[in-house]
Amino acid sequence: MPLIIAIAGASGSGKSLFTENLLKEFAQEGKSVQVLREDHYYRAQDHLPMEEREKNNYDHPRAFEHELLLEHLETLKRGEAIDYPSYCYKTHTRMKETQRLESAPVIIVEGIMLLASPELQPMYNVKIFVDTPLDICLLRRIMRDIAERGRTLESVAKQYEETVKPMYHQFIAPSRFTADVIITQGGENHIALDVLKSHIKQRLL
Ligand SMILES: Nc1ncnc2c1ncn2[C@@H]1O[C@H](COP(=O)(O)OP(=O)(O)O)[C@@H](O)[C@H]1O
Ligand SMILES: O=c1ccn([C@@H]2O[C@H](COP(=O)(O)O)[C@@H](O)[C@H]2O)c(=O)[nH]1
Repeated sequence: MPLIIAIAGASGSGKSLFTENLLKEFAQEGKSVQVLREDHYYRAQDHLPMEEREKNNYDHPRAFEHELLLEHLETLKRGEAIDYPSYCYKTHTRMKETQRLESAPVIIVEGIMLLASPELQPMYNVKIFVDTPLDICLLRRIMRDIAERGRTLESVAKQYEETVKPMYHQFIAPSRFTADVIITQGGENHIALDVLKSHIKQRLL
């Protein structure tokens, strides 16, 4: 049965980079791994005007269609394929295209609310929390959101004050206590990558 690894942490903590690096480690050994991003499960908002979408709280567990994510994890665990959704941060809604994604011996799922949602917890075999100081996360987020997500400095700052920071303290920070492993130094922690790789290899034997 596939092993499901959840990687959670604040926005900008280094989850995606850590996931990419873990993926590279497995690719070098010819191991098949699939990655799911919780962000792809943000709810569709085609029915809302743009001003409404811009005001939404994207840092609350309700913003995600966790029911669909749970169904997809169960399907992958049975060894079956899913139709993986996609999401656009610039228009704040789901895209029409889905991607057929086959199951694999290792499934990595990465996102901010993964450990804060009790209904998803039983699906995970390994729970990881990337723990990075919030000031560093904010600096990274400012740079990334302006460069890649069509945002202005003012909009990033406003959203951070109104939702990102308070929701972090309400949902994400407490969820770190449910983790099996807490990773410091973000996506480039090579010792953590090595330890995790050995653990996963052992469990796959
Ligand atoms: N340890 C690190 N050192 C330097 N830059 C990092 C580190 N971890 C992540 N980054 C960079 O910070 C930004 C946000 O990281 P990312 O992995 O996308 O965060 P998340 O997925 O948690 O939102 C990216 O540009 C990434 O390359
Ligand atoms: O339409 C959207 C959807 C999400 N966000 C923000 O994205 C982050 C989560 O993504 P990371 O890759 O983990 O940073 C979350 O904090 C949301 O605020 C958005 O701004 N707009």
